[in-house]
Amino acid sequence: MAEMNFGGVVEQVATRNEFPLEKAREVLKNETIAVIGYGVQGPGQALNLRDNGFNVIIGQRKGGKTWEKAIADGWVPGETLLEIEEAAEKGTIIQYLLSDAAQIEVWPRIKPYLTAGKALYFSHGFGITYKERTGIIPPADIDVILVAPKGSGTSLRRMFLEGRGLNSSYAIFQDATGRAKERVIALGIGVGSGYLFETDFKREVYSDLTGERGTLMGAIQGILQAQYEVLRENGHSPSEAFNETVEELTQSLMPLFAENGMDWMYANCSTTAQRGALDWMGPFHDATKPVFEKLYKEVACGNEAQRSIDTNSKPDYREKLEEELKALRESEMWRAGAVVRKLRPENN
Ligand SMILES: NC(=O)C1=CN([C@@H]2O[C@H](COP(=O)(O)OP(=O)(O)OC[C@H]3O[C@@H](n4cnc5c(N)ncnc54)[C@H](O)[C@@H]3O)[C@@H](O)[C@H]2O)C=CC1
Ligand SMILES: CC(=O)[C@](C)(O)C(=O)O
Ligand SMILES: [Mg+2]
Ligand SMILES: [Mg+2]
Repeated sequence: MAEMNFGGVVEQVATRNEFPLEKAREVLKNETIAVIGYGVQGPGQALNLRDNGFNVIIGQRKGGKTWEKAIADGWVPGETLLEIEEAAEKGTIIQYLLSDAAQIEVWPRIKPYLTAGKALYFSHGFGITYKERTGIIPPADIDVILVAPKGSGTSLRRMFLEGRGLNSSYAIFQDATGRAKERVIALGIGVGSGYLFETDFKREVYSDLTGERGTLMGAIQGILQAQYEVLRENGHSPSEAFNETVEELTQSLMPLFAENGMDWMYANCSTTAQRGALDWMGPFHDATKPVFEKLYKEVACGNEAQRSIDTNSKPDYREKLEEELKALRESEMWRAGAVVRKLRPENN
């Protein structure tokens, strides 16, 4: 563990320096890692583990698109690609990477295979933290651990292939074997994490649900849409509104503050822009903070989890989601965006 000072607060971080890949392989050399679910995190984590030399099998319901995708990725039916129950039986570590709603439904079929000494691994604190709602209550004689990559499974795989790592949180809910810590860090390194930040299941899920509903996904669309609409209502063309709202942000300014912080991005803009940004960040902060406060409360009381469980357990949830994504895709802002994206040199 390395001690690192984050803006004045000292935290413990696991790194590949004290826990290199060879050590992770040694720790897990007698384990069979069963990755249950092959949606977004499943492929990212399973392929990285396999390329890193671990013993991995996939548990996925037969038929359908994801089963075919697993075959295309080189998993062999009957050998490394199995039905969910069969994989859970063979695995000594069960990586439970079904969607959070599906984890609830499949739980009774997984539980019988969680025999003494095995490890149950999550990439989200959801199932355990909201156990009154999910019914996911693991037996006492297994390890229950978490590695939550802080990004999409798609990025986890891409960054691994680029020789980089995505940062992850890790947590231990239950240590029955005395090996939970070395198991969780070894798995975190194995799935392609760059650095591993210690947390617990509750803090992971509260921060994750807040982040994705907030600045990472919900708030960003809301605020971009609001500015786009105001520009359009005042006679600006779609291309002008899109360029000034989204394209410049993602192509020019976001990479600058990703690289070196907000002050540095500001310093690379005009003094006119800096004056305006410094004056207007306060009003935007004050207008949105109450929304974030309300959001956090909804997460902490379980309402957000319940909404997600209720909607995502419906048989037609995929079709309904697709309709809502289609509405976003077909909004004027994102239709304008599709045309603007085509103009990038890599796309024409
Ligand atoms: N999507 C992501 O990149 C991230 C996901 N997570 C967490 O990782 C876990 C997995 O999430 P995703 O990869 O997004 O899952 P997903 O929504 O892509 O679904 C994963 C798998 O669940 C299977 N599935 C769905 N319903 C089923 C059912 N009723 N019976 C059997 N199988 C079923 C699907 O076939 C698919 O293979 C979740 O806990 C999620 O919160 C954490 C970080 C990022
Ligand atoms: C990609 C990620 O970490 C999210 C946004 O929390 C999720 O997909 O649940
Ligand atoms: Mg997340
Ligand atoms: Mg999430």
